Amino acid sequence: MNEQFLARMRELLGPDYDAYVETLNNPPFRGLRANLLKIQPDALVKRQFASLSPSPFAQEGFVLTGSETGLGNHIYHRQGLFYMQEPSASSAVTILDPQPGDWVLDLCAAPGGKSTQIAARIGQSGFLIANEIDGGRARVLMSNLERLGVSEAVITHASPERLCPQLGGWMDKVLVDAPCSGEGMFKKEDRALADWSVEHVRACGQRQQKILESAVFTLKEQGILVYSTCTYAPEENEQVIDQFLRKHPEMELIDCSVDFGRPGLSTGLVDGAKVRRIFPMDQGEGHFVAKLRKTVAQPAVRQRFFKSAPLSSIVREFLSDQLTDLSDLHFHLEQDRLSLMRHEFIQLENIPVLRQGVMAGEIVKNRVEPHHHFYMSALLQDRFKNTAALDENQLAQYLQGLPLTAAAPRGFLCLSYEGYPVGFGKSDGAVIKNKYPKGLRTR
Ligand SMILES: C[S@@+](CC[C@H](N)C(=O)[O-])C[C@H]1O[C@@H](n2cnc3c(N)ncnc32)[C@H](O)[C@@H]1O
Repeated sequence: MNEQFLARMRELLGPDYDAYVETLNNPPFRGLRANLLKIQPDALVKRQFASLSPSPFAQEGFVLTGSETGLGNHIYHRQGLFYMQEPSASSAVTILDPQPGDWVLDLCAAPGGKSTQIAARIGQSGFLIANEIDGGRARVLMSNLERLGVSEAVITHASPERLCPQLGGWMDKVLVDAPCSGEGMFKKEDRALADWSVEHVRACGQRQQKILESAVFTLKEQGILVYSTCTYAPEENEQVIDQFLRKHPEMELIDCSVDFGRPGLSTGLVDGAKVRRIFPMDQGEGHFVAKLRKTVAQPAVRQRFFKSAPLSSIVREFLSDQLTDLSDLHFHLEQDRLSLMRHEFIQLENIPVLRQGVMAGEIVKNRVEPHHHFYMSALLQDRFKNTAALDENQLAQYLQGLPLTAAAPRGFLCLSYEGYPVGFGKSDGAVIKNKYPKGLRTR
């Protein structure tokens, strides 16, 4: 372990330093979160697929108490029933407290641990803008939102400086889960430890200030901003909030109002009792969370929405063949790609959008070729007309990409296992052609 880092921790923790050093010999805390869009926590536990105990950091979270490995390949994971997440990482969204109907911006969103948690809390009446600056990570974010069946979201790939001016005054809640020096990730990520230096900590602090500067404009009056990191350095935590409050008297620091973790440091304008710190002695690898509220009016910038796309007879036929109800849906067509969701599609200027709503399918040569997201979406999961339930053997074949021999109605079918969709296939009446995405198949 880096000696300079340890010296700083000794200064930060005082009498708790020895307890911290002892935790360095323990394996990292592991956890998962039930995806409330698809399943309730008690129903997930009843499936007895892992040793779980309730997490102190989120009502839908669990700490993994056993040594199970490979849960990322478990069928319930593939079905989007849970998301693997270090327990303390769920604390920021608990403090953000998104409610059904909220508009929420997650400005640093990949790989999507917190975005998927927000999406489940706001449900299908709320709307999520999940932004990630890094292209490769943005694609991982997209695949996680797809797996968890999120529909009411737009996934953008832009810098905060470019995106935020277009969202002025629109947001009920904003999460800045900032890129940081990752001192709470040392056990999991060798790179975080290798990259660590005091200079890096300071550079992270400056970048974090800049991100907050962009984020604040997007909040409505009374809107809530949550700032979080997975590092312990005061330069990236309380000091960032102190600097921010000095520049933004319209923002007030409010109490996190949770009973997990411990208070932070009081410094400058920051009352340490209001912010939250989590150390490994508090049952999580490490997080810092601060909660702020905007106290002035913020006129909303004009927002444009796409008109719901008129549907061709081919598309209409496909949709009414597949779904029992379309009445509450908006549709959007872009380059023969059909998307749908309950919200109107937002029109952002010069912002790359990886996905908005559910990717329903692509129009190819006068027919619709459906997309995996269509069958994974929580919004549609109870609306499919043509379905087939797979048994364990069929499931194993399906995950390998093999065709299934089974009598089923002709055409596209939603395939489920133990009551939850896993993907789709195309039946000719006797054989179901496998449409499980190649990148997800088992070998
Ligand atoms: C701590 S991670 C986010 C984790 C995510 N919220 C989750 O729960 O899965 C921080 C993210 O910020 C992104 N990032 C890096 N530099 C950035 C910048 N200047 N502005 C915004 N985001 C940035 C990183 O690519 C990274 O994905």
